[in-house]
Parts: sequence; structure tokens; C-alpha cells
Amino acid sequence: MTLTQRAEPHDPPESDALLSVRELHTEFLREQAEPLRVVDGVSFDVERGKALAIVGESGSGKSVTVRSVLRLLPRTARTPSGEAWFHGRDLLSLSQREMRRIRGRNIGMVFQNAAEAMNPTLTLERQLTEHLLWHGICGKSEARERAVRALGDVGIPEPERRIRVYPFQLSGGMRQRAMIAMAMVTEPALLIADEPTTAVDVTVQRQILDLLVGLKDRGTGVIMITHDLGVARYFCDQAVVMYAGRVVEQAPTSELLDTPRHPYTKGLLGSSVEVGGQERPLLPIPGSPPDLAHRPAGCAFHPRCAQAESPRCQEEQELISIGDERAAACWKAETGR
Ligand SMILES: Nc1ncnc2c1ncn2[C@@H]1O[C@H](COP(=O)(O)OP(=O)(O)OP(=O)(O)O)[C@@H](O)[C@H]1O
Repeated sequence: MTLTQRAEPHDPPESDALLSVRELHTEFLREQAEPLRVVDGVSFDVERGKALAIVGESGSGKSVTVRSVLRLLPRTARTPSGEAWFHGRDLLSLSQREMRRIRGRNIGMVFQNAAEAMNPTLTLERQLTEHLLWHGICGKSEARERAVRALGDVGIPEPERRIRVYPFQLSGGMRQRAMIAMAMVTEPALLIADEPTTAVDVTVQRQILDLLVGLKDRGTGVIMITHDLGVARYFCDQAVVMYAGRVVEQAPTSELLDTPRHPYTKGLLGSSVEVGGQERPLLPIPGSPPDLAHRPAGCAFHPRCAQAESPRCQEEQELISIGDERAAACWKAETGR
């Protein structure tokens, strides 16, 4: 038995979710110091045909969470622990070889910057067709047809002609569309999008979101990392809020944005243009997120929280269920105080 195998066989959770992440922990190794835990017990589900938003300030662990599920972490990271069930298999227990077969084929990826996903030295045709051929999805002539169709589906005009260009010959918005086409050409069941609309202007943003809505309608499940609560409201059905590597609140997006329960979520909304509107002054959350190497005891948000009470908030705060669909990691959340 290798160290990565588990002593006990483990079964998928009783859920018909497309992806079920349970108790995900990720640590980075450091020289002459304890490993740094940056994702700490994160759990969530993604349903077919639904989108989940992951929101939170910079450094809260959003990207490391999805990269842990994708097993795309730098060498300095330990193999994540926990479970991530997808099509009956725990992604965290698969080899990198098996993951390479799943990434790009069954799970599509879209990043903020197309440069991260596309090879600047290859035409769109080469990139899209080789992607299909590598995954053994079809033969060469069908691959070209599918590639042209995928470019047309994401709204790239004259796809027959544009397929011959290099990524740098496209505008930012078109390049972002081409990256989505590449993510979707294999018709993956799950799409993971990390700030997919941050680098494009508002008009293109709306077009890209409408494109993603079309994918959801066809049954694709989506995880979207976003700083933009307006994007979350428009596109995502469910949301999780992360702070210092943990989920502090989860709820259907509209409920989370209309009636936030965790003081941190309230702070995020208060500092957001989308929720504050033009008339209300924006109220940034005082202070800054904690240094994870010196995580405050108990609720990591308590040093910044106007409602914190000692000693209760210095104790660990579990996620407390509020009704059937919501949970928040604050003892005050149940009452909505
Ligand atoms: N390669 C790494 N080595 C050590 N620490 C890392 C590494 N990558 C990320 N981290 C740390 O992990 C924590 C979470 O980072 P992550 O990128 O997931 O945050 P994020 O919420 O996605 O932020 P942003 O919105 O800015 O992308 C941060 O404290 C970050 O410094």
C-alpha cells in the first residue's frame, strides 16, 4: 500500500451533486517553519446546471481551493487532504496521470488571464484540435469541425477564418471567448472559472456571462471565483464566502446578498458598489485579513468585527445551519443580530 492510498475504502457522500468537496485542507511547506495552512476544512457542493460563487477578500484561499480540487498546486504545496467527489471518484486520491485525463476533458478551466491557458505560439486551430485529439475525443477532421463550432458558439464572428489566427491577434474580449471555447470544446460536465471577467470591459463581461448562462442551461455545473458581487448575483445560484481559508457563510446567492448573516459577509456587502448602490457611501472593512501564520484564535474575523464579544468570539466557530439551505460560522448568526 502506498502512502496516498487510504486504509479504509471510502464512499461518495449520499448526494447527487456533480462535485462534492468535503473537509478540504491545503498546506504550503515553509523553510524552518511549520507548514502554512491556507485552506482549512472547506466543504461545498456544485449541482448540475447550477453555478456556485466563491467570494472573499484577496488571500482568503479561493484560488488555492479550486486549484486543490484540480490538483494544480505548486510543488511547495502538500497533497491536499479531504475529499472531492466527481462522477463517483475522489479527485484527491487520483494520480496526477489520472487527473490529466480529467482536467480539460471532464472539467474545463477558465482563468482571469487567457495567457495562462493559451499557448501564444499556436493558432487557435492547433490549440483546439490538439486538445480534442490529446483527450482522444475524436479524429482529426471532426476535431476541426468541432473547433470551428466551439468558436462560433462563444460568439466569435467568422470562426472558419478566425480559427487560423494566433491568440495575440485577437482583442482581449475575443481572446477570453477563445479560452472559454477551449474549455468547452470537450463538453465538460464542470467548468471552473477563476475571475473570468475581471480583465474585460463591462460590455464584454455581460456577453461572457450570458455565454456562461447558456452553458448552465445545457447542464454544465460551474464554480466561479469572483470579487464582483454583482456578477455573483447575476450568474450564481449558490455562494460560499471564504475568510482566512475557511467558509464563514454559505447560502443561495440572492439570500446571502439580501440578508447576510455573518458580520464578514455584511462587511463585504457594505464595501461593494453593487450592493451599496451609488447613493450609499462605501464602508470598507476596517483592518486587513490576518497573516495566516498568526491566525487569531477562534473566529479569525473577530479582531476586525464591530460586533465581536469577548470571550465567545475567541472560541472556535463552527458553521451553524440556518434553515435548510444556509449556514454561517458565527454564534450570533442564528438570530440575525
Ligand atoms: N505558492 C504559494 N506558496 C505559499 N503561499 C501561497 C502560495 N499560493 C498562495 N499562497 C497563500 O495562500 C493564501 C490564499 O491564496 P489564494 O490565492 O487562494 O487567495 P485568493 O482568495 O484566491 O486571493 P485573490 O483574490 O487575490 O486571488 C494566501 O495567503 C496566499 O499568500
